[in-house]
Amino acid sequence: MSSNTFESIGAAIHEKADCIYERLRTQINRIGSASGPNSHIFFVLGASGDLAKKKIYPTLWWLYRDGFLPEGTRFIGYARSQITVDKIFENAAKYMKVQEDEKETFAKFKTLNSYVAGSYDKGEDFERLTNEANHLSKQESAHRLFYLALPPSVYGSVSELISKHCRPKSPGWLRLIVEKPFGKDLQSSNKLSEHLSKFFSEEEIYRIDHYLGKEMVQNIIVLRFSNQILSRVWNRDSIAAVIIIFKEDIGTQGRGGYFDEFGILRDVIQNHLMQILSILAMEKPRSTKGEDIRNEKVKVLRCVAPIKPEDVVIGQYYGDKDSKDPEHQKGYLDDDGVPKDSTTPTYAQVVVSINNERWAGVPFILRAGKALNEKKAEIRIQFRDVPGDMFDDDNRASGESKKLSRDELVMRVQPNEAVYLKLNTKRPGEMGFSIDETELDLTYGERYKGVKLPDAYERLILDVFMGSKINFVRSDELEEAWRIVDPVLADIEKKKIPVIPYKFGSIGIREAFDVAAKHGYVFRGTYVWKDERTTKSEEKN
Ligand SMILES: NC(=O)C1=CN([C@@H]2O[C@H](COP(=O)(O)OP(=O)(O)OC[C@H]3O[C@@H](n4cnc5c(N)ncnc54)[C@H](OP(=O)(O)O)[C@@H]3O)[C@@H](O)[C@H]2O)C=CC1
Ligand SMILES: O=C1O[C@H](COP(=O)(O)O)[C@@H](O)[C@H](O)[C@H]1O
Repeated sequence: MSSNTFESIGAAIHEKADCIYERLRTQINRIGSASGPNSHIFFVLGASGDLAKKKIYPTLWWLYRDGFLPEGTRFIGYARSQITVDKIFENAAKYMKVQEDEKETFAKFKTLNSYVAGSYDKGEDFERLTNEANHLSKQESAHRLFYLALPPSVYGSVSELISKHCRPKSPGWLRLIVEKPFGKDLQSSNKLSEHLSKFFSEEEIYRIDHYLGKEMVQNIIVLRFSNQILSRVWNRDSIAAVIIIFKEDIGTQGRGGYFDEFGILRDVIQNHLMQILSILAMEKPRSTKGEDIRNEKVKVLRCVAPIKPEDVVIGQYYGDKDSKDPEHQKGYLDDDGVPKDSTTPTYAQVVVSINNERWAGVPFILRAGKALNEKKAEIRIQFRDVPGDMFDDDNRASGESKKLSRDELVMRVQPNEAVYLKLNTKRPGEMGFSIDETELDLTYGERYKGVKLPDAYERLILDVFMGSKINFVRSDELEEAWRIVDPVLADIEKKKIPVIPYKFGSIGIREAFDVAAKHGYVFRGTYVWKDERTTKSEEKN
């Protein structure tokens, strides 16, 4: 295809994206104008905190700037600290990335914000919050969205007080956005769900899992169910193994106090990776409606067998004393708030089996780790070996005695979103049938040049305004996800599973790769394990 053709496709895609944004804006504004100006109030509880400054305020600004919020939406921060809107904006400035030509719009956005200081357990403080909301919007029936950017320890009292003191008058609605972690295990999660259900209908609760807002995670449904070529092979007959990988090249970076109570299984696997698994493995939903999709996700999670201890590998990183980067020299135990004898895993791999007709016998390997050699999240669908490899002799003739490589479909969630299919082709220009492993490559940065991919939080907060629950976690999904990891968590707690040390910056843990191989996943990278398991590697996988 000529570069001109590519450019015109690019322009068409861009136009289409603009069109979609325009439609969204119209839709949003229709919601807004249906109930008049100043009809929505967005509350940030925990406005003084880390999530508020890094994600929530920047996201609200971007949505406002791009015209996605209903007209006249007001924003109220709430926390115990005696701070001001100026202080909140100063803290968030680094993340908001306001451009020179946006300054005027930004100033307008700021005037729509206010802040109330109060406790998390006193009714009168929440009364004051409501008074401020009524005063700002000049109508007691404005719709109210509450974002709980708070430690889980106060979810209980805060949610109760919101329900008792901050409900809008009819016809205004209330939506409560709850951040993870939703509990620490099945029991505490059920307790939290029970508590919330006393004060809110399921309709009102939005349990956020920001991975559901990522472009490539949302693309799984389209790839799976709009391509005959994929839907035909999406089963145990064709697929040998599935691996979902989450890697970070940073440690806990001062969040060790929080992390130590949870560990990587609760922080990433029970939620983000389990959500991806359920979308990858579910049956075709009846429609794209949120409830139909969530029904199928729960159904497949119900077929997941308890994870066996021998299919679990966990580890904890230690500092790389030879690294030039001072951050890499620090191990997990050096992080603030982490007890010196902590055995909390910062790396984990579990192998999940799904006992149903489509997937019996196919391992789903979920692997997550902090302080590794790169930041990456991806899904690899590995297809079965070609039966009766007739090319063997030809490969040998060209001096490359090896098995035919398996086909693999890779969805790279981040960074640099991509979908590529690894397959074998004839090595161009050579005589005979020598094989080249290559890719059909849909790298978004190349194919969709200039198309803006919104941040996950932008999509999800917008979903809440629109009342769409497709990308939020329902209580029964949550319960199933906890049921699956609960026995592993108990084994870890009882120290039944060894915690393997790994060096900051390494590719991972050898034992995890061995377990994956035992289950039939063929590692296709070129990394060779050395005697010292933790050698830093340039290898990518
Ligand atoms: N930070 C992040 O990147 C992410 C966070 N999350 C989740 O979002 C929620 C908020 O996280 P984050 O912003 O990091 O949390 P913070 O620790 O920054 O807490 C938010 C605010 O809550 C108040 N607070 C802190 N500790 C306590 C306490 N022990 N008791 C009562 N109030 C307290 C503080 O406000 P004040 O003292 O002013 O009242 C603080 O500013 C958590 O559930 C977290 O798991 C999820 C994904 C990523
Ligand atoms: O929820 C979490 O996710 C982040 C990683 O998010 P990403 O969008 O940057 O991939 C992780 O660092 C954090 O520990 C966890 O709580």
